[in-house]
Amino acid sequence: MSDMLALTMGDPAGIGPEITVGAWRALQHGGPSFVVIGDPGILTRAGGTVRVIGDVAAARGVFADAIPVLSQALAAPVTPGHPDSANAGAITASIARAVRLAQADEVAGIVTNPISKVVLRRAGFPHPGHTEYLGELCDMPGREVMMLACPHLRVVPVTVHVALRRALDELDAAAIIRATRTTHAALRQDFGLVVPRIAVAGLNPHAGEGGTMGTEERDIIIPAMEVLRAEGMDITGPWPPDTMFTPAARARYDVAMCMYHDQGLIPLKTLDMAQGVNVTLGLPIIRTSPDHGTAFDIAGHGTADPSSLVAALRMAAEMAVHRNRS
Ligand SMILES: NC(=O)C1=CN([C@@H]2O[C@H](COP(=O)(O)OP(=O)(O)OC[C@H]3O[C@@H](n4cnc5c(N)ncnc54)[C@H](O)[C@@H]3O)[C@@H](O)[C@H]2O)C=CC1
Ligand SMILES: NCC(=O)COP(=O)(O)O
Repeated sequence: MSDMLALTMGDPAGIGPEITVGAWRALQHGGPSFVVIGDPGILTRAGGTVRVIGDVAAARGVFADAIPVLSQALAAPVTPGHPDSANAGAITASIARAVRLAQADEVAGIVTNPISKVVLRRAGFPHPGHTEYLGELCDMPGREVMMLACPHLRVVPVTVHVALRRALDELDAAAIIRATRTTHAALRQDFGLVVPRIAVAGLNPHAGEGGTMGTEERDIIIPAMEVLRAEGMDITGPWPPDTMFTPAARARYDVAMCMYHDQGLIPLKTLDMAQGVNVTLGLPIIRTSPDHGTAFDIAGHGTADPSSLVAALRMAAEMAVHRNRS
């Protein structure tokens, strides 16, 4: 089994190229090792020492001296900070190629550089983000689950890349049960937690305050929790969302199931954006990414922090070890 990781190019006009070079400098002597699927010229322009290789097997002998690259040609020239939808095909092809390498066990997992959802959408890409695209590439659309993790917190949004109004309509007991079952299994298989402690957030202020500030806790969340508890899970809540992320509260759980995207991602990114990692759970392959986006506002300035990408590479490697053991 390979321990090499595949790193996708992300949007080449974002900070992906420079954080890739920064991550390689941080890891070239200690690993984990990775092979980039992208345009070699963009990495060279970002200051990287690059070697184009023909297959993953060649990457091992290269990584200490240069960034190994499986070349993926771009359709249009790149100006940092100015994305071009003409490159959407190359960006998504890089993701699909990484997935195929993981499915063939040529790499232990994939790590994705940030993409811009709107840039891809303008080119007709039908998915809201990597998470949903990966579900489709792995032939299990709708079964993927997003988790963000940093050393102090893990959060799983039950509803993900949808408008807040639509998230409220989509939130039902089945969605909570599905996301929690996947999270529970993944924390055991990929993170080595034997009995994951799961905290469930309420939706409304004060978790509904006994039904006086909303009834979703009573009608949706508690019934879902009863099903999950009957399956043997260590599950508590629904907790008032405004106090469940304090240090004392966080010490009592391993993961917070959140009812919508920003309920979980705001506390996580505020606590530790540099070490935050985005993980897709429930897939047959391992996938992580930095928690941040393309950062077009600073692309090419040389100021982008590669820490989150380094953390994502390390987490993917650790997950692969756990998954092999289990
Ligand atoms: N996994 C992915 O592919 C993700 C993609 N995105 C996409 O990224 C695009 C931009 O999203 P934003 O909301 O602006 O978030 P963003 O994370 O790209 O940027 C937010 C702020 O943080 C700064 N920042 C981000 N990463 C940084 C780093 N490594 N070092 C230093 N500063 C950094 C940026 O300069 C900006 O001021 C959107 O199109 C969004 O869809 C956002 C999150 C994840
Ligand atoms: N806010 C998290 C995020 O946008 C992650 O998106 P993706 O990994 O699904 O592309």
